[in-house]
Parts: sequence; C-alpha cells; structure tokens
Amino acid sequence: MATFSELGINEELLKSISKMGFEEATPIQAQTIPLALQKRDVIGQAQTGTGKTAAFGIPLIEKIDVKNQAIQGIVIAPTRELAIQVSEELNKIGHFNRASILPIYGGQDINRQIRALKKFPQIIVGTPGRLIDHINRKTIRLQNVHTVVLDEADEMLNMGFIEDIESILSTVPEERQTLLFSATMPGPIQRIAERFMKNPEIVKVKSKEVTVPNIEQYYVETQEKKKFDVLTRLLDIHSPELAIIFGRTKRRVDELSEALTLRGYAAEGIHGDLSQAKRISVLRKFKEGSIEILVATDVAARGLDISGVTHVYNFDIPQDPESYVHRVGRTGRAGKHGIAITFVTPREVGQLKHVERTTKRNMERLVPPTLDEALEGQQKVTIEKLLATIENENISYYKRAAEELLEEHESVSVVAAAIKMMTKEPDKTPIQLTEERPVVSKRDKGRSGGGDRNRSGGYRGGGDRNRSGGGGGRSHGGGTGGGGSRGSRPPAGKRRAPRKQESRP
Ligand SMILES: Nc1ncnc2c1ncn2[C@@H]1O[C@H](COP(=O)(O)OP(=O)(O)OP(=O)(O)O)[C@@H](O)[C@H]1O
Ligand SMILES: [Mg+2]
Repeated sequence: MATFSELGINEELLKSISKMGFEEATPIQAQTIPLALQKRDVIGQAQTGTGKTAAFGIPLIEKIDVKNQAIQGIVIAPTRELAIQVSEELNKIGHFNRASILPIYGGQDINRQIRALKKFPQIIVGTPGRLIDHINRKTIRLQNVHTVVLDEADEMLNMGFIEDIESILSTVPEERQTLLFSATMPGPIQRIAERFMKNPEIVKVKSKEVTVPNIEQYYVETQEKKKFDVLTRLLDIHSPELAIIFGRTKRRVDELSEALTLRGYAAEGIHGDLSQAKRISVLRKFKEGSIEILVATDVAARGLDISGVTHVYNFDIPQDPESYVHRVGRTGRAGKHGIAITFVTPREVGQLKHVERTTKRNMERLVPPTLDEALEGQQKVTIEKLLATIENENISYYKRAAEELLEEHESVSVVAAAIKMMTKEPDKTPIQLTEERPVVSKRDKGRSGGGDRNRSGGYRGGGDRNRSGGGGGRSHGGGTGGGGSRGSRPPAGKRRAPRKQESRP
C-alpha cells in the first residue's frame, strides 16, 4: 500500500485527499497516478468500488492551471447520474486548489448550462449527447483541452456511444492525454480504445476474479412466474439496508416497483424514460434511505457509488457478463461486504454459466425460500428490534401496563401477540408481471436450433443510455447448460427494523 504523498501529488491535493478520509492509495491509484502525472496515456482496469474515480481525478486536477480560464479537461461518462457523481468527487479533490468543475448532461435546462459555461469552468464532466449539443452550438470549445477521461471506457466505446465519442474527440487537440477507466475491458473494445490513444500504458490490477471477493454471489433458479414471490421472500429474509433490484427493461422496472409498493415495500424505480428531475429525486430518496429498494435498468449499473447498498438482486439475468460485473459491483464497495443474487429461469442456466466463466467465479445456488421461512425472517427482525428496545430505550413508563396485562393473561400469549403485531407478515397481494423472454446464451442458442432471444429489442433497446440504444451486445463464449447441484439456505442479511406498518397497503 502506498501513501498518497509518495505518488508525487502536490500539497493542496494531499490536503483534500486527507479531508476526504483517504489514508492510503488503492492499488489502481498507486499504479496509475504516477503514470498519468507523467502525461502518459493510460488504460486502467480494476474491480468495481476500488477508487478509479480518484485514480483519474487526482492527476486531472493536478494538471489544471487554475489561472487559465479555458476548459482544460473533459470527463465523459455514460449516464447523467454518473456525470453528477464524478463531478462531485472532482470537486472534493479540487477543494483546496479551487479548480472549477461543471457537470453537463441531458435533461437539464440548456440555457442554464450555457450561463454556467460562461463562468469559465476548467473541467467539464458530461454525457456524450449533451456535450455534442454544446459543441455544435459552440457553447463548449475544446481546443485547449489537454486531458480527456472516458469513465466506463468500454461502455463509451461500445456501439451505442462510439460515434459520439469519435465526434467529441475530433474537436480535441491531437496532443492530448487520454485516460480510460473501467472495471471491465473486453479485448475487442480495448483494441478500439488503442486507436484513440498514443502508446497507452495498460494497467490491470491483477486479481483472480473480475468481481470483488467481498461480494457473496448466489443464484436462484426458478420459473419466470414464480420470480416475484421468491424475490419478496428473499427480501423478507435478508431485510437489506438498501437494495438495488435490476430489471431488463423499463416496463419491467415500472411493473416491479409498482408491485413491490403494493406488497408494502418502500421501493421506487429509475430508468431513462423518467424526467431528469424524477431520476434525481428517486436517487436522492434512496441515498437518504426514505426508499429502501431501488428498482433499476442498467442505467444504474455503472459507476454509481451509494453507501449502504447491502444487496443487489438481478431479477433478470443480464444480457452480457460485463453488465453482471457492474451491477453486482453496486454493493461491496471500498472494502465493504455485499450480497448479490441472480435469478435464472431453467432456460437461462447456460447464460449463468457463461457469466460464471467470464467472471472466473462461481455463484452458489440458493434454494428458493418458503413462505414460512420468509415469515421466520420477518419475525427475527421483530425480535431483534424488541431486544434492542429493551437494551437501548427507556421503557419504564410502559412497565406498569405490562404488569397489569400479565396479571390477567398468560405471558407467552401476550408476547406472541406483540410479536405478531410488529411483524410484517408476507403479503400475498396478487401480482401480475409481463413475462420477459429468457436470455439464452449464444452457444445454447446454436445447439437448440435457435432460442427466442430478441437481441436488438432486448436489453440494449430496453436498457437506457441517454441517447441511441445501440445494437446487440458483444459476443463471448457460450454456456454449457446444466444446473448445479450446489445448494444452501439463503444468507442472513443485516437485520434491521421492520418496515413501518403505515407503509403497508
Ligand atoms: N484511497 C481510498 N481510500 C478510501 N476510500 C477510497 C479511496 N479511493 C476511493 N475511495 C472510496 O471508494 C468508493 C469507490 O470509489 P469509486 O466510485 O471511485 O470506485 P470505482 O473503482 O470507480 O468503481 P466502479 O467500477 O463501480 O465505477 C468511493 O466511495 C470512494 O470515495
Ligand atoms: Mg467508477
């Protein structure tokens, strides 16, 4: 482990870094910051949640001439929320040297952005579509840019975004420094990346697995029709602090968040068809904990750093392994522990194997819990809350009433009734979700003479970049099919207070 002062960073930045609470550099930071400070082009690949933002953010801010009013650096990110988050992190890194940073993304009033652009930002963090819009209006000029960063580089160089990136880069001087970061970098995309770079240094933080080891990874095999009940039972048993549930399409996300709300969970959805104001407000509520479950398309799969996310559920298995890596990486960040559970229908087992092979990590099989187990899970939550109340709260005022009650009633019945009242019993409100087609891995598809996966209309079209959807995914090896015989009971999640009774329908 290296300290930041060993990396050749100036005093002002060291002060901000220490104010951010970072004591030691993470491996990707230790390996890329010195290279980036030497103005080398860098491709940096390291697992989710390991500090890639600061790995490019520190050298970027370090290289800004704060006396120069021109835009000197741009960071391009695939989603609006990520652009906002990265610009917030850059603001923290630049706190003491006062570099001026501006996020620019779609869905926000363009005139307001134009006014902000007139105040001489030195770094722009933006989504591709809106950046191009400003370049065309000549409200952004990039001729003085010396550093370009593509966060989630493989996504930015994938089919949905590559033309935009090419057109943005064509307005940036040739003699720039280009920094590319992501947790995933499939070979074909890396070769495209190198076209935009000069003799890049490729830094891959070595690890056996693509995902971080501190994420426990499970799968549940169940029929499409049963998925929702299995999901709610798991939620009752795990009682996550904050959970993200990924669905394949916008419709799926809408239906799932409505269904969860009907069953008494504090859930809301986020996807690309919602207004930007709504997207921001949902995310804010989730960060504050006033909603405990965020239902999302892949719009929330990459880069988002929300502390307290203990569980990720892939209600629909993702279309490609990279998406899996990023989705589960929303938990288990900065060394914390996390749990990820992926649902597969019997026809999707081949896709599951494909994901496992690409990530070099097996998921453990979970047996779908029964209704009784779900109830037991909720009971445990209540009992823990009860015990915590005995320990931490002043209950003396209530003791007289308790004594009176116990004079006339049998103690076990009194306590049982209290537990029942406090327990959220599994809710059986009928739910009808529109069925999704299974994701059949390529190899299986070839063998069975054609599955029915809808490549262009599936994940890519339904997921949501801010702009064009893009075509099909990349191709990797296929799956071997066949279910695992491994089996275990659901892991116990972090216990916490049950949802408030008022929130039930
Ligand atoms: N050196 C450090 N010490 C402690 N915490 C750090 C350090 N560097 C970054 N962090 C924190 O770790 C968390 C994850 O960082 P970040 O979002 O940059 O990860 P990432 O590698 O970009 O992940 P992803 O691949 O999901 O985008 C953040 O909350 C960040 O503030
Ligand atoms: Mg990141």
